[in-house]
Amino acid sequence: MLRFLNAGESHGPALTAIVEGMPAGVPVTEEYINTQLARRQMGYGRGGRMKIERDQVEFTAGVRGGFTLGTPICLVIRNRDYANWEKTMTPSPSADLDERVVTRPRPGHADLAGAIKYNHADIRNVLERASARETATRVAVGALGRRLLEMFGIQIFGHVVQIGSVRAVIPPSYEEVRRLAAASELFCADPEAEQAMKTEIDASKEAGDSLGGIFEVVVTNLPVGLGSFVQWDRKLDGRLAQAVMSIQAVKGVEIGMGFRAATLPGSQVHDEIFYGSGGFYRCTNRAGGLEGGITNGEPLVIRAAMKPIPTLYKPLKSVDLATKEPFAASVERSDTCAVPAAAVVAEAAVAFELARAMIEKFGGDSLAEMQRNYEAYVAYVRQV
Ligand SMILES: Cc1cc2nc3c(=O)[nH]c(=O)nc-3n(C[C@H](O)[C@H](O)[C@H](O)COP(=O)(O)O)c2cc1C
Ligand SMILES: C=C(O[C@@H]1CC(C(=O)O)=C[C@@H](OP(=O)(O)O)[C@H]1O)C(=O)O
Repeated sequence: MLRFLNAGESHGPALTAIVEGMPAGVPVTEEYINTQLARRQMGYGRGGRMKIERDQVEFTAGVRGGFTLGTPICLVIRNRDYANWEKTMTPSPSADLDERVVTRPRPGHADLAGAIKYNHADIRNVLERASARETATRVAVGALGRRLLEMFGIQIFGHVVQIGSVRAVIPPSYEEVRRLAAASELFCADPEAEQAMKTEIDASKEAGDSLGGIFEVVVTNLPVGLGSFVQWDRKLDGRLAQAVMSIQAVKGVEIGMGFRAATLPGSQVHDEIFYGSGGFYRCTNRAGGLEGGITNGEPLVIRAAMKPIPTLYKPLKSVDLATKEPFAASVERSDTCAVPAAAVVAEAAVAFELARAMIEKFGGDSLAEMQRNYEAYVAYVRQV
């Protein structure tokens, strides 16, 4: 089974991930992963931290000569900002609570609930790990999944649909969406909306506020039959929703038509089935490529809502953990909007989950074995 764990504090020395269950023989380089890491660092509206970091991965196990070995893969990404935080991150064990200790919980972050749960007097012990800095490793791990999917012609891309009140008009062809989003600073396929989004981000920053939005991930060329209806935890829609919902600040996930399906009659929601020389086909994809927790051969379409960033320059009311006095928070730095970055993280999360589903379906300790199984299955599907 493909799985991963990651570790690392936002301002610690490094982030680490261990991936197990990747077949042997998948061609992958650090450069390939670095391209994805760089995409996560792009986007308009991010704060000072992204000017410091230049995320680069280092393989310390599991990859040799440009190919996976079938053994656990260890990935390391160093935090450049650690140099500025070393003192804060390595306090003397005997130190009393001093001014470097964080006691002011931010509404909307893990600060208060995390400090209570883990019995921490210093909120830094919570925020370091709750931070979305961790998503750098998720993108690295997801890039391994993406590479495996590429070996089967499966393509994955994300794009920003909405930021704050500005909604993009999305072109009908996925190829066009992909092309326009790739050329956009905000990964948005509507150049006019992109301008308005930037203006809204600027205004939000000016006002000391923050913005959320909606992004979409699309996956094309998936085979029919990934996931299963037979058990709740094997349903691919549920697994993908968990993967995307676990991204910091994501508050809603939809597949295909999503919430809108609840407002329409069945005749306007379900995708009718046809049969031609190429086999079974649909003329619509309102289901977003999944029926009964199984891929149905149509493009997978998954959308998520991200709430606005919790750390605000405009102070929100909160209460000091130590003194119980109310205060209005002051902030040194924060992102104003991170929806484009979250879209890249979601691509990675979806890629990893789909790579898991592919390995489950086609098995194999090596890519060659997996490809043989895949070809045999595709031949079977063709003659159904
Ligand atoms: C790419 C990305 C960047 C983020 N940047 C910030 C940030 O600069 N400041 C902040 O307070 N929250 C930021 N967040 C959101 C918090 O990490 C998130 O709201 C927090 O961990 C609480 O989790 P929850 O919102 O899922 O409840 C970011 C999230 C993502 C995905
Ligand atoms: C470091 C990243 O995102 C961080 C996520 C984050 C948060 O609270 O989630 C807070 C900010 O960190 P800092 O407090 O160091 O400025 C973001 O920059 C990253 O995406 O690599």
